[in-house]
Amino acid sequence: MQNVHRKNIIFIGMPASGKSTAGVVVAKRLGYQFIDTDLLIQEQEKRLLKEIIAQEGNEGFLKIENQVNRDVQAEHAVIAPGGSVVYCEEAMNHFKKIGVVVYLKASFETIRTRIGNPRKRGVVLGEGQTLQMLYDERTPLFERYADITIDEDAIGKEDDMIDYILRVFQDA
Ligand SMILES: Nc1ncnc2c1ncn2[C@@H]1O[C@H](COP(=O)(O)OP(=O)(O)O)[C@@H](O)[C@H]1O
Ligand SMILES: O=C(O)C1=C[C@@H](OP(=O)(O)O)[C@@H](O)[C@H](O)C1
Ligand SMILES: [Mg+2]
Repeated sequence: MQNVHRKNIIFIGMPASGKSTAGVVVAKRLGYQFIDTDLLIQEQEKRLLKEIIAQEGNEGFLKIENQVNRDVQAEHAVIAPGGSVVYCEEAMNHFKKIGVVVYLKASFETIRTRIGNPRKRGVVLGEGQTLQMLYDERTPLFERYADITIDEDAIGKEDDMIDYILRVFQDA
């Protein structure tokens, strides 16, 4: 794999796919910085994500999400954006430039079980849109931007997934 050692690792995937929890452990084990861009959004806006979504609507939130992710400057960082970042074209083009994009792919059943009620979690859902519809809408976007895909259901436990990701990057 090219240039992995000076680049960043960016996780994409559905909410609850493990971008934030796996990301922080992978960063620690590689000696990289960890950036959860959802926290940068909250810091900039001085509001919680769910408040931004409620007050600005989905389009308003995505505009902020695009701006914050597009402006991330990092080297040797693991970056965990929110799941909806794949709708943000400028942000995704930026990530493709500054790093290797890793898609944490999990089946719909796995995501549904982990999320429970998506309306409670502050997911960017359209009116009348179900989690299944959202999953089907986003899957081709995740696939389009992914440099590497990690199939969580084939790997199993979270610890095994982290070991698997580390092997991919340590062998690169
Ligand atoms: N491979 C996995 N197996 C089981 N649980 C997982 C796995 N990956 C993540 N989880 C769990 O899913 C939940 C959501 O993870 P989180 O890191 O917040 O996802 P994201 O940032 O992608 O929304 C956490 O409770 C985490 O422990
Ligand atoms: O996928 C989404 O619509 C969202 C996912 C969240 O992040 P995680 O993917 O880290 O849960 C957060 O950015 C926001 O609530 C919207
Ligand atoms: Mg997260």
